[in-house]
Amino acid sequence: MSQSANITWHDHAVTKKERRERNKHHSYVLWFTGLSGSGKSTVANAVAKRLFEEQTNSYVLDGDNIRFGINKDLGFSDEDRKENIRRIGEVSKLFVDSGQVVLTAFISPFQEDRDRVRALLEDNEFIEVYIKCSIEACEARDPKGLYEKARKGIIKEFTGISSPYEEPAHPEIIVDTEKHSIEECVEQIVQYLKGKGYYIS
Ligand SMILES: Nc1ncnc2c1ncn2[C@@H]1O[C@H](COP(=O)(O)OS(=O)(=O)O)[C@@H](OP(=O)(O)O)[C@H]1O
Ligand SMILES: Nc1ncnc2c1ncn2[C@@H]1O[C@H](COP(=O)(O)OP(=O)(O)O)[C@@H](O)[C@H]1O
Repeated sequence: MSQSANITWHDHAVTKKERRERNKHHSYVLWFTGLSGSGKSTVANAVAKRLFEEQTNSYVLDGDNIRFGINKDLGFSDEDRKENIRRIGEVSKLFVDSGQVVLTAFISPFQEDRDRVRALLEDNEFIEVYIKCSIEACEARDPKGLYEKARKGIIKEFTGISSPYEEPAHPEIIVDTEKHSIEECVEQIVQYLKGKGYYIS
């Protein structure tokens, strides 16, 4: 429910359909979810590079451009994570409307929040990608040293340790970064996109 009264939705002079036709590709969200260190950013950026090389207009949303900017007022309580994902969902919808592919790399630990973003979009505009990696493997990687700090209690409410992570119930794609190389993970996603007609090169 909006807090603002007397607001009017403006239709755009250029439609989403026209933007897609100009771009020569569909616009949609590749929503990566998984534990910290599972490989969301690595795989999302590698897929974005591949799309860029294939003339697809895409953009990666991750902590760097969201938690340092639009969401810098939010922390890691369940409520703040929910609001984080809600705002990212709304921003993603704008990207889709602008005719671009958006790749989001957030833990997004709650099924309900991911489903709410799905519901904002049309059926063929949301692809949930579960970046699967066990907590043991993520902790062994510990690329930012955060698991060590979480185990020592220096970081509170850390996903997988002191805050929950709900595995996706119905993801379109499951990518296992323990079993497959980065290149294989990218190829799996590209093959999915090609198979479903998302990928036009
Ligand atoms: N308490 C706690 N729990 C989890 N993660 C933490 C925490 N504190 C800081 N970080 C760092 O913030 C990144 C997760 O932010 P997200 O916006 O993706 O989280 S969420 O979707 O709102 O749950 C996460 O980035 P990734 O490692 O890329 O997942 C961490 O680097
Ligand atoms: N198959 C793989 N896919 C993605 N990352 C991998 C893979 N194998 C090893 N890694 C490593 O795991 C780490 C994942 O870190 P990152 O992409 O920042 O994860 P996240 O964004 O989920 O926190 C990186 O150091 C990356 O090189």
